[in-house]
Amino acid sequence: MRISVIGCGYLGATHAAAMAELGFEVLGVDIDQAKLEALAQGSVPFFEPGLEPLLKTHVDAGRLRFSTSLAEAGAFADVHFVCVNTPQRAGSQAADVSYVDAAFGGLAPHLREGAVVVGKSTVPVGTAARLAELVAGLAVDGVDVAWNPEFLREGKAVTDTLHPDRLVFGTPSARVEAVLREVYATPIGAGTPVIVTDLATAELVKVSANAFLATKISYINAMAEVCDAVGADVTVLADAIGLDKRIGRGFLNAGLGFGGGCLPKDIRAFSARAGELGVGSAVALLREVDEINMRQRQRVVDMATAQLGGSLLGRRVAVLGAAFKPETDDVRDSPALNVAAALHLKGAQVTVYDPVAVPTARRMFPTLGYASSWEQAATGADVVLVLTEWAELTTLDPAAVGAVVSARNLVDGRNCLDAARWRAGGWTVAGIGRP
Ligand SMILES: NC(=O)c1ccc[n+]([C@@H]2O[C@H](COP(=O)([O-])OP(=O)(O)OC[C@H]3O[C@@H](n4cnc5c(N)ncnc54)[C@H](O)[C@@H]3O)[C@@H](O)[C@H]2O)c1
Ligand SMILES: O=c1ccn([C@@H]2O[C@H](COP(=O)(O)OP(=O)(O)O[C@H]3O[C@H](CO)[C@@H](O)[C@H](O)[C@H]3O)[C@@H](O)[C@H]2O)c(=O)[nH]1
Repeated sequence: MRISVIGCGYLGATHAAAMAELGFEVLGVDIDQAKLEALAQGSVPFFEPGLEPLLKTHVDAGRLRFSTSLAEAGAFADVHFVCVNTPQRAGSQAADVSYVDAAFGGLAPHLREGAVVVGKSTVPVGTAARLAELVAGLAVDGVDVAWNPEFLREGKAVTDTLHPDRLVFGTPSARVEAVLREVYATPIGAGTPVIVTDLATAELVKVSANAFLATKISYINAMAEVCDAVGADVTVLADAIGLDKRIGRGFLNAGLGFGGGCLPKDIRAFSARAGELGVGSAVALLREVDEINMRQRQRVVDMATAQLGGSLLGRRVAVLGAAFKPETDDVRDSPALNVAAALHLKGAQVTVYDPVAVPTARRMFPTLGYASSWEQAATGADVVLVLTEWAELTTLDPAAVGAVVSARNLVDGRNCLDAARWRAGGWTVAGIGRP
């Protein structure tokens, strides 16, 4: 069996390398020539731990190739995974599905009889059925569309792809289910549970899982706001409620909230789609989840402002962390950068440091200052904000940082530092939901 992967970004590049690792011959297709050139040389054009060695092994072995041609993909493969982007539509909460439409529509005329086109992108429910009709109108007979949503996390993409918690197959027939079982024979053999269902349920599993994760984060951030009102500690509260097996401790870290290329846009797209379906009120809570989340960013800006006596004009601010979470250089909807930009707009001289995300951050916010080390960013700072919990930042020595700053003001935007230790070092520390 030969496989093509259409769209070679964070998801697609990982999926292509993982499919080669599972033993298939793989062709990756993208419209971004520069990205393809890097991938074809075994180089990953973004930071994802463990991906580059995997990719390089299979590129060097000739099992994994890249192309810009959907015609080549159609002629080459039996199974095609579509991994193109579905960003938030400009000026709207809804998802932009134009890239998915272009990929399915462009591939369909080139498909061989018996081919299966498997959507992995996160889409509004109903998209797969619409695309199945589109493909049926453009392709030879005997071609099918399936949906196999992806649950990988950036920073853990390789492990999550090769060892997923579960596989979800939205399939129109037993034939397509058998094809997907053959593709994933290795993880299934290792015990990965498989849920076989219809297209709409498969699409919904993905968005409802992300909506649930987002809700958990906003719930704990709401509790953090209450903790702040009474001087209670949200981290202790999270540990205590998390010990209840029905609740679980995962995704209960209060702080700056969720960002990235998935949770924010996915809950908005889900709300928009539910509205179109006439069931908007069923997911009305997601609007509140979004609002609580965005409020945390403003709370952190307010904390830094308060530490400097109410005005940021001309003050020097060190922002440590730019990626939306550690172990990635992804800055899409990054809470850290959002805060940095807001402080800059209030007149502060902001210098940002991140262990890997400075180049991606600079592309998105070219007007901010950037540093190549935490020391450089913190030198002369009136306040230091730790906004992404990279190990390099959570293990900072309060005395070492104290030696270079102008004033010992600290905002711990991820509740990732030992506040008592920093206070003992003469620092004024503000955290989210912590006394
Ligand atoms: N990033 C993740 O962790 C993750 C995890 C699960 C699901 N998803 C979903 O997967 C999809 C892709 O996300 P991503 O983060 O990889 O996006 P991305 O922007 O990193 O990658 C998308 C790629 O698709 C390419 N592309 C666009 N149109 C194309 C076309 N017509 N033909 C060929 N290539 C095309 C782009 O050039 C880009 O390289 C989204 O729907 C996202 O919600 C992402
Ligand atoms: O307790 C927590 C856990 C996470 N976050 C934040 O939530 C965001 C998202 O984190 P995470 O879910 O780990 O990152 P993603 O790589 O965006 O992964 C999510 O989005 C992907 C794309 O849809 C899905 O495949 C994954 O299952 C889903 O976890 C980040 O900004 C984190 O800082 C918190 O604030 N508190």
